Amino acid sequence: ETYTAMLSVHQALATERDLLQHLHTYLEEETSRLNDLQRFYKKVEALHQGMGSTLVNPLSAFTLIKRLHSDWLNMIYSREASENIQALKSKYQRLEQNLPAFEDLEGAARALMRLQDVYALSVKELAEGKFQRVSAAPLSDIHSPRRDFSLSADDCFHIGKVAYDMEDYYHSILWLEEATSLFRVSYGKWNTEDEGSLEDALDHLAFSYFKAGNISHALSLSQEFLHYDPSNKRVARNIVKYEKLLMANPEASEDEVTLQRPNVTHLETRDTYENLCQTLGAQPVQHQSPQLYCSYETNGMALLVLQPLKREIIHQQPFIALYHDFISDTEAETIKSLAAPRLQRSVVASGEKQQKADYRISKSAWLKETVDPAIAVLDRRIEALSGLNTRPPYAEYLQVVNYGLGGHYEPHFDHATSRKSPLYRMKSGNRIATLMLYLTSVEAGGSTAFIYANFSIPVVKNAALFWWNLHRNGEGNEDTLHAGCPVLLGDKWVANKWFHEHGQEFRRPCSINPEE
Ligand SMILES: O=C(O)CCC(=O)C(=O)O
Ligand SMILES: [Fe+2]
Repeated sequence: ETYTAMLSVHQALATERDLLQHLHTYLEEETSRLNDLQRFYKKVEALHQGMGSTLVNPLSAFTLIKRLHSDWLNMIYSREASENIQALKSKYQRLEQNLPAFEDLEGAARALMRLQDVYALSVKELAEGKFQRVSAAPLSDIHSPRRDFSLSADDCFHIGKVAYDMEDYYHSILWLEEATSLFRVSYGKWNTEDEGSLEDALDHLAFSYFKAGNISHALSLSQEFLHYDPSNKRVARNIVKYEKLLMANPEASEDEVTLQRPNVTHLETRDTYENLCQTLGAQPVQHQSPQLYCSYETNGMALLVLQPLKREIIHQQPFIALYHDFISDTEAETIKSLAAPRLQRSVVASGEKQQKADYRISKSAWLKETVDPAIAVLDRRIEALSGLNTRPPYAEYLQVVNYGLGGHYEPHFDHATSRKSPLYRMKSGNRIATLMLYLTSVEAGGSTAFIYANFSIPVVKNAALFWWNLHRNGEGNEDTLHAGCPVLLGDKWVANKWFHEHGQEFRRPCSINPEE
């Protein structure tokens, strides 16, 4: 899978660099072949200048006969062209296993639709490479990338087609509208690499409108289609059908059908979640609370005396604190490079099993303490921060996560909410607390949002976020529902340390007070 981790996207770039190199070689070889053809052409052409008089020369007559007998044959039947293209094709085939599959294209297209939805981005602006909100007037830039990057008509067509094939006509309409208007501008200019055309876009767009209940749009787009391709019987039949429908129900042409975003059932908290993501971790401070402050902490630990923790209390109930500069740049790099070769598509608990899910788009790797001394050193520091036991099975190995294209983790609990959860396989109870390290910074998006606690934190490189998932009585704290917002721009890496209940009995004593 290419789209589920930025690291894999980087690897895809290397594959394309190889392809570029192969195409370059091919072009050089073909150019030299064409140059040779030119040379032959010019040579014979020059001989033809004043040929009538030179033919009396038997040498010249001989070469004419030789040319017509074999030189032309050799030129025209030269196998060089096919050898060149064959070499290019076999180099391509050797790379084929590294090429993204259709599910990658689909995943990448859905990532763009996700960014469009969560950050309320305008498709038109997005296609022009601008990240701008749809409704806020005047359009406010969420982010201006350093380099302009725009999408072609065919790019938009592909995205629309992915939505269309999923019967998601809300997105197919928006993207195919964009594709159609771009194709109209460039009509008549066909690129070999393109798959779609104005006709294809009109056809899919008309059907999308029909499915969305907008018959008059479906009709006018089909009429436009027929203008370009008058012999298409299927579209001609559709036109008759749409006309009949409109005749039977004339009001239908008046109705402006408002498009609804498809309902994703697991996102009951969608509005809050998206709002928290959109504010990019910068909510207006509602009240200056004296309980939220910054301090240096040593927790009475010798390890922290020379370098105390820089703690920022973000929230009191549930208690959530951000520890700035908890790791160094070098440590972050070490953790990433240890994880890189071990990354696998992230899974989520589903019943008694673990499986892939669209609501978590990332790859992750588990790093044991024994993998590298740096991990053991980090574990000691994590122990000093939390006062908790990090030895397995009282804590899980470090889980390193690299988000993919529009990578996210929709609202979830880190602790198990059912006794059947695979989290109990370690036989050390539920996940009592989480420590999450931000290993990179991102250019935009990717905040960590706490839905019920109603705040989000931007990605702060090298910082560690700590919170208790369980109350002291062992019950899950519902207010810890949280999410990793989609990454809008950048490469987000985090690492999770999950502590379990067992082994912490003396470090975090139980209480029967449900408030604690
Ligand atoms: O990436 C984030 O901001 C949140 C990650 C998270 O919640 C998790 O991995 O469990
Ligand atoms: Fe989480």
